[in-house]
Amino acid sequence: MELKKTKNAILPTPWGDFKLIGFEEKDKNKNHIALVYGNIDVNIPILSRIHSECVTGDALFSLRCDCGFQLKKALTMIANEGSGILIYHRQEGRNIGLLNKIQAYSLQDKGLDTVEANHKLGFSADERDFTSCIKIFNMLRIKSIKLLTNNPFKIKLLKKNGIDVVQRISLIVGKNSKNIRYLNTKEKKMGHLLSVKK
Ligand SMILES: Nc1nc2c(ncn2[C@@H]2O[C@H](COP(=O)(O)OP(=O)(O)OP(=O)(O)O)[C@@H](O)[C@H]2O)c(=O)[nH]1
Ligand SMILES: [Zn+2]
Repeated sequence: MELKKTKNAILPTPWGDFKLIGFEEKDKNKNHIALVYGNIDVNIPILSRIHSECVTGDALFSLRCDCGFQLKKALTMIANEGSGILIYHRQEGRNIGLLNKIQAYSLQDKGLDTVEANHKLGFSADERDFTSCIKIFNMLRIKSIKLLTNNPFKIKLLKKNGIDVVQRISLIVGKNSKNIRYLNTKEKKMGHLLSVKK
């Protein structure tokens, strides 16, 4: 997969000014964004987050998931750290796309859980491919990271692909009555570490 980097631009946020870098997957007509804060010293582990696109949670204030809360918290933590990176990984709905995610939500409204709904639509529970994220780390010469995540699969995958995850930092935030079932399913069926604080 060929990944092309754009020029940098400044993204001012309530937490400070991030450097915005776009990446284009030429063959798939897909793009991703990296938000970089401060000066990255590649000789020390970088506070990092891979955040998968969730238009409903990140932009539309949905309480069905924890994404919007995690996004805010991650940007806050990175700014407080003084440096770090958030990769905004544009694989909406665990890569089934927004319209399929709405279908999956509709099935969940009828009683299926998030995994069963994906299966019913003919998808696996998680269709994401993190190759572009690994390439982004490589292109920015980031080899060693502290990863903000509750998903042990991400750590395994990054390690397998040469990124040294020296620490997992949990990102448990945004639990509410509307997403409790979803979070329980992520824990029970998808192996997310949601009961243990760091
Ligand atoms: N297909 C589908 N995707 C969902 C659903 N709810 C949230 N998502 C997507 O799930 C992705 C986020 O994945 P999560 O499981 O929250 O978290 P993760 O990235 O695996 O792990 P963390 O690093 O801990 O956040 C985003 O792309 C969301 O759009 C759902 O019910 N069905
Ligand atoms: Zn979400």
